Amino acid sequence: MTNKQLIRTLMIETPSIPGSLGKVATIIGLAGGDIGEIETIKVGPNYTIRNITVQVDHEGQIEELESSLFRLGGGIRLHAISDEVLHAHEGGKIQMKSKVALQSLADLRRVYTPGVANVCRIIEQEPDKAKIYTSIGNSVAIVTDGTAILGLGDIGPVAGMPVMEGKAVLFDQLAGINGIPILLDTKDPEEIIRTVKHISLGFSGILLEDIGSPHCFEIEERLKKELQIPVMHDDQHGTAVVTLAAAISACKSAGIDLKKAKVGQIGLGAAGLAISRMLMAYGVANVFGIDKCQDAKARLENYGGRSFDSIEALMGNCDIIIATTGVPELIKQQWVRPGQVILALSNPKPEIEPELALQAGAAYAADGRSVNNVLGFPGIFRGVLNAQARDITHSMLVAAAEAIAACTKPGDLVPHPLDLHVHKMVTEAVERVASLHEEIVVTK
Ligand SMILES: NC(=O)c1ccc[n+]([C@@H]2O[C@H](COP(=O)([O-])OP(=O)(O)OC[C@H]3O[C@@H](n4cnc5c(N)ncnc54)[C@H](O)[C@@H]3O)[C@@H](O)[C@H]2O)c1
Ligand SMILES: O=C(O)C[C@H](O)C(=O)O
Ligand SMILES: [Mg+2]
Repeated sequence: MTNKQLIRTLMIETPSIPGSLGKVATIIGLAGGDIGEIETIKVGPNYTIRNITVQVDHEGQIEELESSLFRLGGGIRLHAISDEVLHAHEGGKIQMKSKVALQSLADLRRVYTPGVANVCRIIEQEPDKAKIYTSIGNSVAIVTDGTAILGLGDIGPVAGMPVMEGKAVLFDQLAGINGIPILLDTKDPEEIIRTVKHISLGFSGILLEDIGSPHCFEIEERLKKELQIPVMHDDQHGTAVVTLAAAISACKSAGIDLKKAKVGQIGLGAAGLAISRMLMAYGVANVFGIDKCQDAKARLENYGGRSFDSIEALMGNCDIIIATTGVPELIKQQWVRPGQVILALSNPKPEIEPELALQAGAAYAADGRSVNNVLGFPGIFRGVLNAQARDITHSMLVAAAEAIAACTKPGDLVPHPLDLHVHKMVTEAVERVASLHEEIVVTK
């Protein structure tokens, strides 16, 4: 079984004869498709029309389905095939909308000239009031240079916009934050830093997204130092938080002490290095890593990890394997050690399908769709915005990871990404640490 990425909706008519829908399901299964949602569109006198969502690996399977359904006959008819994913992206996924009514001249004068001038003066005299009288206090810039869009590589910021809009949707729906995509037409770290600093006035936080390594390290480090608002590179720390949570849960279920476990990290780029650093800072004594690039291995060694030269040897040595290379099917089934925990986190396709890892004897396995930074970044930013914190600290990230682990059902690695309770728990955990930190700063 592979990671089915193509999603199509088939509009199918079946006669009102028991077993008709079953025949359709069998045809879909024989073509290697997975059935998702089934929606009834119309119930006629002697027929039903349904939209059936099907996930497949490639277009050829859809063509096969089309001809098999045609051959089936007996009143079963395929009316249409649509690409719901593309459809959902038409016109973009986000929009800027006004919160106030604009129906009368009084409205116009209140929200715009001349009323607005007094608000400007207030903010001029007390800049902090911008948090009260503008949307700045609830807005986070989602900044990319397009150099590491998912595992698709350097496809440019415009091609990466659907991902940035996706992050904005998650910010909005999971944490009530305005996430504004900012696409940068430069890969030069100095220019990126300068540009982000110049646009930072309109935001209360900066989420760096899909900026490749190694330039992402300097960019984040410098922006954290030079800006007075929270900055976080999602692919580094959002991912590290959720991975730590998954590792905590896996060890709890398997009865292993995480701190004594041997962890093998495959791919030491933005995500991989941050995951390794997070685990070491959490107290995991044995973190090993591999990367095709020598500099990446040297960076791990600088932080106290040890590097390997072969993935097979690394996997033979470790209890927990985490992969963030962007390379699908990199991990062979025969390398999986019985009882191992395998987190193959690359998107859109993992290094090994969880089903294959489990078949090969892994005790727990997950991919980047479930162990995903969506569980971390919305609540982390909600927490720091609520606390008006100026920074996102390591203790806040650990608190976020522990909150995610605490919300995970026994036997699972992470909670459901759309469980709003989890995002609330992450928010509260981060806010708690942020206010503790504020108290320390005040009493110093
Ligand atoms: N699940 C999640 O939440 C999540 C979060 C962040 C990143 N990711 C995924 O992780 C992957 C990497 O993202 P990133 O931002 O770290 O990118 P990156 O480009 O910074 O890092 C990738 C690293 O993998 C190394 N690599 C590539 N091929 C390799 C191979 N065959 N053997 C060993 N090392 C190899 C590269 O040298 C590089 O250091 C992407 O697919 C991304 O989708 C997932
Ligand atoms: O975008 C995601 O789904 C997670 C992560 O940020 C990634 O780059 O893969
Ligand atoms: Mg990303």
